[in-house]
Amino acid sequence: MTGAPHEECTMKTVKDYIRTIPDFPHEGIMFRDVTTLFADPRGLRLAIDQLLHPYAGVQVDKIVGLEARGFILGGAIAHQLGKGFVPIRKQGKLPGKTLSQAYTLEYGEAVMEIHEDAIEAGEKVLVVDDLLATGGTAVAGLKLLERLGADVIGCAFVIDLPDLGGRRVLEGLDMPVHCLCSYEGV
Ligand SMILES: O=P(O)(O)OC[C@H]1O[C@H](OP(=O)(O)OP(=O)(O)O)[C@H](O)[C@@H]1O
Ligand SMILES: Nc1ncnc2[nH]cnc12
Repeated sequence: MTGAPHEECTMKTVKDYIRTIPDFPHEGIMFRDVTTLFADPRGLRLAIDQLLHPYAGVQVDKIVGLEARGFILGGAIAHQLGKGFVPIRKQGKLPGKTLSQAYTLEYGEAVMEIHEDAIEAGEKVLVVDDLLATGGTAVAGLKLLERLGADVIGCAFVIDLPDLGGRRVLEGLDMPVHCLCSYEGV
């Protein structure tokens, strides 16, 4: 490589496909927007391949996706592994009998729900979402899965915001965490 413009490296990373929108949904929040990653076929494939990488050869029975962007990633991963997909949704969206769990996140409070018959005790599940910030969403999901007796083998995210501490919280629960990229600051 001589550094000449025509020799520019074209290998993009997952992070290269993510855009940042300042002050969304509130002033001071740097919103890490994965719609640009999902919209690009190479970006989407790269993200799915990299999310799956640590789980090659590992037994997984179901993929659990956290609303909303975890549904897109989790659905693609479940399809790739030939496994079923289970959604954890915001309150009031699931039609069957549910378990509920309240939680706080970077910019608010909410309640997550899962169908009580979605997972059998002892099933091995992988939890997927686009982004780990405070960890409130993921911990709420883990509490729901624990109540169902699921065996959670790990949590996979595209983005980690380390300054918000979610990774430390999950690792403090002895939960293996896999993230593809991170953004310092908030
Ligand atoms: O680690 P936390 O502090 O809990 O934050 C992470 C969560 O926040 C975002 O979702 P959001 O709650 O904005 O909901 P949406 O995906 O339905 O828009 C993101 O997709 C994660 O699910
Ligand atoms: N900064 C952020 N960007 C995108 N989604 C988020 N969820 C919580 N914090 C977020």
